Amino acid sequence: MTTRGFPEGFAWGVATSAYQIEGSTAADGRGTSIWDTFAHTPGRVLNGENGDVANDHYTRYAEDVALMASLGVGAYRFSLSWPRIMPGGTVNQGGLDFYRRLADTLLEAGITPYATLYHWDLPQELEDAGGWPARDTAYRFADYAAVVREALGDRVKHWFTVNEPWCSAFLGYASGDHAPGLRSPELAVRAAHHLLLAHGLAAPVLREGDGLAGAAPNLYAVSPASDSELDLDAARRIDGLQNRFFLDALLRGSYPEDVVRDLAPFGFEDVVQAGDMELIGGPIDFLGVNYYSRHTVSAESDGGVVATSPFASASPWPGASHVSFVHGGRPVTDMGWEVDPGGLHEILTRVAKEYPSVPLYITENGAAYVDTVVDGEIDDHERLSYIEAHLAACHDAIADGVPLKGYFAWSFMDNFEWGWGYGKRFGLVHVDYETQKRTPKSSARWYGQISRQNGLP
Ligand SMILES: OC[C@@H]1[C@@H](O)[C@H](O)[C@@H](O)c2nc(CNc3ccccc3)cn21
Repeated sequence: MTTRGFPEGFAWGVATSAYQIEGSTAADGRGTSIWDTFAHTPGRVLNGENGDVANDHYTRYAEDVALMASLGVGAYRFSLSWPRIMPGGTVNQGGLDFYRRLADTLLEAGITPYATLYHWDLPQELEDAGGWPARDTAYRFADYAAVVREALGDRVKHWFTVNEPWCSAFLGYASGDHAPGLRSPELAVRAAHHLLLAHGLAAPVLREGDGLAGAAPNLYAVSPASDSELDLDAARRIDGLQNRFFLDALLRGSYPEDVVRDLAPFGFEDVVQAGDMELIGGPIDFLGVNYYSRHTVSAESDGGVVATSPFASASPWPGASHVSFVHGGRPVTDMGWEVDPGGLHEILTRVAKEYPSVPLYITENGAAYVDTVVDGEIDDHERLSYIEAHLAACHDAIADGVPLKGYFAWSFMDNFEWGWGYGKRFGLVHVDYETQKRTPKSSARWYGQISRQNGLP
């Protein structure tokens, strides 16, 4: 029974990424990624865990697609492993064949594939040549996009260029909590621009013919801890670095002046070349929004810092010193992230109101909670409630005029949670890593029903 229906054709999906689920990191010609290197470096991932096996999805993909279909979801957002497709810069048909098989299996099951080209697993040889701080990497990404479009464009029509450029740039090159684990704000600001340039170069390639493309930034609602001038400015700086830097570039083709000013001490102005912003702000068919929580920001420098990994180290916020993240008094997930569905409504209506009109997808939303298996069942009522509340926020946003076209729950199944390893579980489906047994949690069955009825009770 649906009392809160969603628009006809709304895409109900689940999401994953290559390094987090595939395993088989040396199979069929796959090359090394920066996450293979990072995860095998002692002290980088909790308990020394890595993605060598992960969910063994590379061999179990047909079983996983069948499970997706049995649940009733209609769309699947996954990522392509660049080092599987172009190891050492050469096209690897063995890697492409896997994604051809995956896409064919999805289509046969009535599930629409949405492919992300970059979800953090840069080929190691490109990192060795300078990584995202090096402008050339953006051009190598455009070459990769042309290979992918040629090989998979007959099967995949919906593309996301880059997942969360903020994370790749600032966690990878400023805080060092993510691969490649560097701690240089100067490198981070260069990486941020080149990840967006990569998007700008690749999007026209992916949009050729009947291709549809966008990017998938992670956006947060941001509030000052108080109405003091210092807290208001701290919130401005974090909102600028986290949200406006990416939204302005992608949707207006320019960077916000205040953020450019804040980043000037790190050499940011030297990075942007003539023509870059026209490419970055070029036409897209939709924008993905990854939303999880709200930041409540204080100017005091001794407040709590949002833990981006168990080894949170240097700040991922160049230009935002003396800023702390404080809890706003809301319930938190197992990641310590505040549960705030109102923040999702806030972000969606803000993007719809303040930026040129573009269709939106929630490309990631979900929650980690500690799951308990009782007689083979997992009653993950907290995760179900989190998703229900955020879907209600989506429904309200649509009623307020937001052109929201779909929602992808993060994640289809438990997986490798980056610096946290396998201990943080976001899946609608439980994975026993000893046996690789998949068990739908109560949230999976509930979400599949919502998908089939295209609405909330
Ligand atoms: O952490 C859950 C997921 C993660 O598994 C996805 O691969 C990634 O796209 C993703 N992004 C966020 C939001 N941003 C974030 C902040 C700090 C650390 C990691 C991610 C959450 N998630």
